[in-house]
Amino acid sequence: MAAEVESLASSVQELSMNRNGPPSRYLLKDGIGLNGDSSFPVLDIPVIDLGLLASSSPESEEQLDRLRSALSYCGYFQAINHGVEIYSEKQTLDWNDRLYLNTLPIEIRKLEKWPKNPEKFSEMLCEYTTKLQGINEIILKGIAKSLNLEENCFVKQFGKKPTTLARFNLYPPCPTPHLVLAAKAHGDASGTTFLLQDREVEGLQFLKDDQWYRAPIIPDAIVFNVGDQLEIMTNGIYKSPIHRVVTNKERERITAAFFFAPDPTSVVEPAEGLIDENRPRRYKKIVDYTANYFEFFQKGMRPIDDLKI
Ligand SMILES: O=C(O)CCC(=O)C(=O)O
Ligand SMILES: [Fe+2]
Repeated sequence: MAAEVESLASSVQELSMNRNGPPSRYLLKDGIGLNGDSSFPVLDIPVIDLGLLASSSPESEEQLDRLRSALSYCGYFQAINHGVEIYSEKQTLDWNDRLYLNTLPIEIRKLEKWPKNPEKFSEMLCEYTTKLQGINEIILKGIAKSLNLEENCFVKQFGKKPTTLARFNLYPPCPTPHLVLAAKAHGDASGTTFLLQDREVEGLQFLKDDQWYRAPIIPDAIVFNVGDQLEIMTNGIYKSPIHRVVTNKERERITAAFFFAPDPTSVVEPAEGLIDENRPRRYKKIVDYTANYFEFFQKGMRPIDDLKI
């Protein structure tokens, strides 16, 4: 027991040095039903050219069609040509160490607590957030247009002070990948999520029609996915996909996720233009969706299910 309590206080990186494998609090009861990551088929993940999407060229329409069909089909895509330079108690625990940093709004940044090494970390993170913020706006407008809505309708729902949370995920190698998940299945509480995948090590999987699929690595692409709050805003037309991360026996994996969410004081609800007699309102209004997210998550539930009408 003492050893177990002690092990919970360690970082996963430290635990990964132990040859006996992860402590019991990391072990899934039934494993995840695989003998290695490669037993899942590779996902045919749509690719969208953001440069073209934002342009006024004729190709922008084609990208808009792709966006519409990607989001109707699955709720995620890989964004290319985005113009952002990529730098280089009871619950079963996830095999990862995480660093969370609020990057927007600017006044909630705690710069003094951000890592000092590498030296340019804070500068790069601020710059990166600003660039993604621009891309987020392009995508939100594209999504509105893809649903024949006024282009600012989702940007407006994000409110005056939308938030951005950066989460850095370190997934050390795990000696028993069939028993441990690096991140359990979840939908993101965000409005929108941008993920910089590890350049070499796969691990992310999406659930589609009751089957798990591996998300392939496309160098320099950013994985975008719809979060729960955008599912609400689109009245369920675009769904927040369930995803998880599997562990890897040999290799460490590092990713960075950026969660863009509406101002916690803004009302989030299905856009008026997406409600009619054929498609009634499917979700109740909500303010500060993320506030109860982890409470629900720990009970194996999703707050979005509680909002369904
Ligand atoms: O690291 C990954 O591949 C995905 C991480 C993720 O889903 C999350 O942080 O919400
Ligand atoms: Fe996620």
